Amino acid sequence: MLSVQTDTGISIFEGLQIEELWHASKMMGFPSALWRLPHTNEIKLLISIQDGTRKCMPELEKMSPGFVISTFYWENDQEVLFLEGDIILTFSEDNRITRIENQLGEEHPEVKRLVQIALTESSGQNQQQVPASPLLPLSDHLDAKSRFERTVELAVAAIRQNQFKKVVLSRTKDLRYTDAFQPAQAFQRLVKAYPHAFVSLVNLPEENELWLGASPELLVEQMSGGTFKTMSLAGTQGARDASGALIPKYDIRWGEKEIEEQALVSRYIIECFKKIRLREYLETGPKTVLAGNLYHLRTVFEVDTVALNFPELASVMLRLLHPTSAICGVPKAPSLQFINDVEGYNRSYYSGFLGPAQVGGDTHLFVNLRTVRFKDGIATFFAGAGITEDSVPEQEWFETELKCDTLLKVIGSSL
Ligand SMILES: C=C(O[C@@H]1C=C(C(=O)O)C=C[C@H]1O)C(=O)O
Repeated sequence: MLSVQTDTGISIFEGLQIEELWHASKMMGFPSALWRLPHTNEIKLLISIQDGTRKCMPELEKMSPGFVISTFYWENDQEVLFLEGDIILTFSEDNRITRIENQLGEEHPEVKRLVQIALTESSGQNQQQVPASPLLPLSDHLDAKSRFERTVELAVAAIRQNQFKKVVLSRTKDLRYTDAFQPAQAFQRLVKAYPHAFVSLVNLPEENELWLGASPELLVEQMSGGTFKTMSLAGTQGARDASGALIPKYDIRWGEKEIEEQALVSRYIIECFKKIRLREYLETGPKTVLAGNLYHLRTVFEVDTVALNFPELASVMLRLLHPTSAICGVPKAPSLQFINDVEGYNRSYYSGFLGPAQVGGDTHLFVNLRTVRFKDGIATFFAGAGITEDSVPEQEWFETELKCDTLLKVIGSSL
């Protein structure tokens, strides 16, 4: 167990909890990020005190510790948003601080004020009760359904005319939330519900937005020991039967459509490796994996960047991979153009990428899926589905409903 003592004795952060610090940081207008990596039980809270959100080129191996977030539309020569890791706190599962990385020192006036506000929170002065409220979709459900199904029909027609092979179409679902909604508590609930996911909550004060998500899809990972990883994740089935019981993994059978859809993503990743003449990678899968209330097909690709003397592989692959055919389409250019033409809304950070860079020497960027944006009293859920020649519009709609449910089922009652 790591000590939380500083050179001068017990840290001023001692005894504070995630919710109190999150709320204090939000009140002070500091960009911040909370996350929990898949299959781990540590939660990290990063607070960016000095510069607000900056922009930088994602040269991952050269960056200082921080948190990266990018929109779906990202040209390779563009900068992405970066939250500098002025303070990075590690919490155990039971909400105790186990590690403090503070670049500014405990005497820094902003750090002291942050802690002061968090202490006020902890004494219960600002605690609010979360009332149960009915969930009322803001947009007309039937209208949204027929609009989405129409875009799927258009995509199937375009695929039959050989404009492209696959396109991922998405849509949004808006709900109201009240001031009593506690995002850090919702984050904690997702952490408990989805041990396999990358659970994150990001506060972007300049945009007046919060993004909460539980992503199943790794885009690039670079560990300090040299291992690089990426994955192809596609093909979707509900994981529960009519009575709500989890269907065992070994009972799951995949159709031709899903197998082909996922194989297209794997092939796309291999094409990216080929572009840089990288032949030494380990490919594992496809395997059936659980992601919340869904099953997907997943293949993992691993590279030993030390053996290949290729320390910048993650940055190179990020540029080549994004947007992958798991969230855009095949071939990339015409499917991206199609999304632009027919989707009819701005994806913003949905299906972009996000995650810690160089925190403890490791970088983990995930595709921003199973995500919700909180802004001006409206919670916007985002979900998409891969469309191929064999797609049935109504089934694709239900797939997006199931994907929205990943978050709604866990946090819906507290909105
Ligand atoms: C587009 C989403 O998910 C992606 C699309 C999938 C599919 O089409 O089957 C499966 C997993 C993800 O790669 C989403 O969750 O919004």
